[in-house]
Amino acid sequence: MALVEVHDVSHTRAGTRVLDDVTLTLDQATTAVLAGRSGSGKSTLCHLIAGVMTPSSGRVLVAGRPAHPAPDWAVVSLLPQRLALDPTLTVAENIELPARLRNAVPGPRVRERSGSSTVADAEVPGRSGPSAVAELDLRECLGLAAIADRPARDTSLGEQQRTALARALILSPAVAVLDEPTAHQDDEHVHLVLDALTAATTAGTLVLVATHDQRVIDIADTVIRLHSGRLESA
Ligand SMILES: Nc1ncnc2c1ncn2[C@@H]1O[C@H](COP(=O)(O)OP(=O)(O)OP(=O)(O)O)[C@@H](O)[C@H]1O
Repeated sequence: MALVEVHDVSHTRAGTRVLDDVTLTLDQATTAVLAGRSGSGKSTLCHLIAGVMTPSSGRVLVAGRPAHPAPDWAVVSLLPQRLALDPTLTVAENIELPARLRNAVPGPRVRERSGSSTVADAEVPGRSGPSAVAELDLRECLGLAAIADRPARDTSLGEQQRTALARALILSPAVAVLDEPTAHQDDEHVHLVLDALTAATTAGTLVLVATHDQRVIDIADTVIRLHSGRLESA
């Protein structure tokens, strides 16, 4: 089963066509990068795949179902560029939010998913149970353990971005759509983010990253390039 299918998608914003006849398929749990200049349409395509917007024309499917309305974050999660944390909740509470919303809160230490489990044999949409990145505590992996009990509003922008990344990965989704996940990170923390992306892919998530960051492009299995809303190559 294809994890992400974008069929003949065009999208117009404020009278301007920002995506033009985009078609792509991603059918494995790999790290895929959506690259392109500022304004090329990366975030728009991320939002369409994460199901928070609908295209002006064409179809977007995730795990074989329409992407919109946005399904459970165990199917497709989103790290938006503007993060969208709840500033009043702690870092830990923000990370746990997707699990709380589906009444299944994993403990702070997560269990490894059974080795052969993939999206093809899991319940789709909605993977079975609140699994997470194999044997990783996302708080520790992303350098958030020491600030887990602090309100998100009292943390740095880089910490907030890593919190939003952990929130996107906590349910070990079939597809994680990550918009510029290294934008606010220094070199040391970029490596933590790259390790988390690799671990998520290894654990069975298709990680789709919109980025300009060559360090992310360097670890990608697939690079999709957008130029003025059109696909250059897949
Ligand atoms: N809310 C909006 N209303 C109208 N036009 C928008 C809106 N958001 C984005 N656009 C336009 O859509 C086009 C694509 O924007 P998008 O944010 O998808 O690009 P991007 O490749 O993600 O850019 P960046 O790398 O700077 O984040 C741009 O021309 C932008 O000006």
